[in-house]
Amino acid sequence: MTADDRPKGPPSATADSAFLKACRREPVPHTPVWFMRQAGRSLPEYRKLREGIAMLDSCMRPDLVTEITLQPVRRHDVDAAIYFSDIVVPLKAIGIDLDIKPGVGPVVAQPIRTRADLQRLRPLGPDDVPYVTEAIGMLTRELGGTPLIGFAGAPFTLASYLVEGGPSRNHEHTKAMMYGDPELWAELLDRLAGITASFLSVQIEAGASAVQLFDSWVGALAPEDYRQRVMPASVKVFDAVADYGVPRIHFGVGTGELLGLMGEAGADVVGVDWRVPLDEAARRVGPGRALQGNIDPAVLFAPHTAVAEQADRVLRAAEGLEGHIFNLGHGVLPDTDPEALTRLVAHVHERTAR
Ligand SMILES: Cc1c2[nH]c(c1CCC(=O)O)Cc1[nH]c(c(CCC(=O)O)c1C)Cc1[nH]c(c(CCC(=O)O)c1C)Cc1[nH]c(c(C)c1CCC(=O)O)C2
Repeated sequence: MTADDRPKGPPSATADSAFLKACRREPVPHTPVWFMRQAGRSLPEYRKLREGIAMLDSCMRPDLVTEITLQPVRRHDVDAAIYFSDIVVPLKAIGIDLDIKPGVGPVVAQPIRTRADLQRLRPLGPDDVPYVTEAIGMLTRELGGTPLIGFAGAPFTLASYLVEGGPSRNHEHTKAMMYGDPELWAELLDRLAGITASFLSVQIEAGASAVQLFDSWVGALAPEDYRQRVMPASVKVFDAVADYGVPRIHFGVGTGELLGLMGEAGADVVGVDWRVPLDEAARRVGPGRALQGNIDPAVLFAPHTAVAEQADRVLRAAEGLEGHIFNLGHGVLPDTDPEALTRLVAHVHERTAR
């Protein structure tokens, strides 16, 4: 078979998975479950593998990426894998001098603050990230029918790291640019949208069967500012990958007031943190989109009976939804007992088996 007659889209076992069905709002055999940050420090097998290897170095090694991505799938029986990487990997790939400091997060050597600084944000192509294509090829072979979710950071969240130079509570420099020099801000976001769109396209072309855009810190914005100053860039990202036909998930934290707009930006699935019950989130998002979420990650530190109770509360709120993917309201906290996650997956599968 030549490349041209190969069937388009994921193989049928993957296409028929509960996860992709829920994304498409089709009936499912059980509610699919995966966890943001399911790979990582909560797993002893991850900590062992990462010993002595810097985070960003591990992201550039297809053998490690493949093994780390598979670890939570083997252990927890989750319904999807998420590609092991980080939101700053495409920025590193185009030559931005940055590092991920343990216990801190991404730190940028020279923050982007002026028009001249923008020149450092050149477009990204597949040749900048050969390890992504290689790792995803290996992964899709290993995963069989389990779908692989690709991901990228959204323009606002990436801009925040670049402009602040690192993690920030108040996003002062970012907002100073957004309000003080709207033209420079718009150009920064537009460049980041191009980089993000290319990075997602590379992942989809290599075999990712869904993508998630993480706009983790966008909840810091009022709806009108989001609509005018950020949403156009996120729309550009979603539009750029629309023709692939893979589900597009859009997630942020503290986004209760933004959920409708985040759906409108072009998402097929809207991720919801734990602050808004899913039935209320569905009213805010409107029809035609699935929802993902939303148990509080800190609940996993309570005994299993309490975790199960909270999971049931999420499932009850999700009863009337067109499509529901069970997840946490944000990433797995590093000190979470992995056994609690395994039991939660089993509980949701059992409760929702149809
Ligand atoms: C904001 C953000 C980042 N990175 C990411 C986001 C968006 C998701 C979110 O809101 O949580 C995305 C991300 N980063 C990582 C993944 C792995 C895939 C998965 O979900 O399993 C994903 C999806 C690996 C990682 N990314 C990082 C780790 C920890 C580093 C390590 O294990 O040494 C992992 C496993 C580092 C990182 N990178 C970032 C932070 C805040 C940190 C944590 C710093 C720390 O507490 O040490 C930036």
